[in-house]
Amino acid sequence: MAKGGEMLTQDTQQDGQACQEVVQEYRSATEHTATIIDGKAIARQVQQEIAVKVSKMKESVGKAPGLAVILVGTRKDSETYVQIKKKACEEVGFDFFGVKLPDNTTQDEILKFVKKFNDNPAVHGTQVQLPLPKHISEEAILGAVTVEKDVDGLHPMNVGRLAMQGRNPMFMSFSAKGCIELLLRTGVVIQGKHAVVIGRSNIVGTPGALLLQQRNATVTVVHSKTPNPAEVTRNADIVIAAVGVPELVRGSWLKPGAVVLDVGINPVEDLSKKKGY
Ligand SMILES: NC(=O)C1=CN([C@@H]2O[C@H](COP(=O)(O)OP(=O)(O)OC[C@H]3O[C@@H](n4cnc5c(N)ncnc54)[C@H](OP(=O)(O)O)[C@@H]3O)[C@@H](O)[C@H]2O)C=CC1
Ligand SMILES: Nc1nc(=O)c2c([nH]1)NC[C@@H]1CN(c3ccc(C(=O)N[C@@H](CCC(=O)O)C(=O)O)cc3)C=[N+]21
Repeated sequence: MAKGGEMLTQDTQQDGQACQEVVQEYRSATEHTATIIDGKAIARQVQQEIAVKVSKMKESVGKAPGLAVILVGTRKDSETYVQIKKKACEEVGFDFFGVKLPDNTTQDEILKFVKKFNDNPAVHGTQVQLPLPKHISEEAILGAVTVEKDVDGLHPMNVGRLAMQGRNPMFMSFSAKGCIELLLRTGVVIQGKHAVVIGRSNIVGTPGALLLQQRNATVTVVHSKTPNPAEVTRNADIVIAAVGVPELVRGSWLKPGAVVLDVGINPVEDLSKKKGY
């Protein structure tokens, strides 16, 4: 984590660890104590809890939850993420339905698969892997996933419910929910704290900010047009960095004692690593 006396956050994902690290008790650029939270261990714990529930469900109703994932195109990172989801499903006992379509698939063709999964009672959640090829309307595709199967929480109805007081969404972004879970399972108090979320995407930043607000944090969202991101972030007790820019958040951006979650997955060249990044 610490390089040349500075704590970095956006590069903590270079090994591809999702929402993996929390750093606490940062004291100064030269002298500091940081507690790193083992996100992978927490993820394993959550998976074990889900596996127990799934096995009980199979015993009682003879069915398991089913996840469908639609992948369009050949992006390496997207293929990796779909593989990770497939493996995770196997590990917890979910049924997995994967569809892989070529880059030049038409929007109507993708919609047919979305509808097929909407109508399939063995599928309880459908994800359309993003980004989609340029000729496809993301809005049209995401809006076609029935709200009851919108496991990514990207349907406007679920986003709207998340944003409104007292309206429970059926699903919400798992990346944003994962951040809250990491904070809760680490014993971090959210209520009354000042949280800064860097990034405002539909998938992480915006739902992350809404969830922190729901848990009574005072939330500031920093984005690419924020003129003084370092100054704003320095006021934060909790920082969630969800930006596609490596090494954006520097040690000097952080208040001593701040809790930092890094959601970004941004490869940074490192020839000492086996993968080269
Ligand atoms: N671990 C996980 O589960 C997930 C990880 N990710 C990773 O998280 C990162 C962000 O992904 P995603 O949210 O989809 O990305 P987007 O590109 O959709 O959004 C990035 C956000 O960061 C903001 N931003 C960009 N540059 C700066 C800057 N210099 N200063 C402040 N804010 C900036 C953008 O601002 P503006 O709105 O003004 O353009 C935007 O809101 C990526 O590395 C991605 O790979 C993504 C999804 C899930
Ligand atoms: N419809 C849709 N929903 C998404 O949620 C979505 C998406 N599209 N498109 C892309 C982003 C990115 N994202 C990741 C989630 C987990 C890991 C993850 O678990 N990564 C592994 C390692 C990955 C690697 O080896 O590179 C880990 O942290 O252990 C990565 C990336 C979800 N996204």
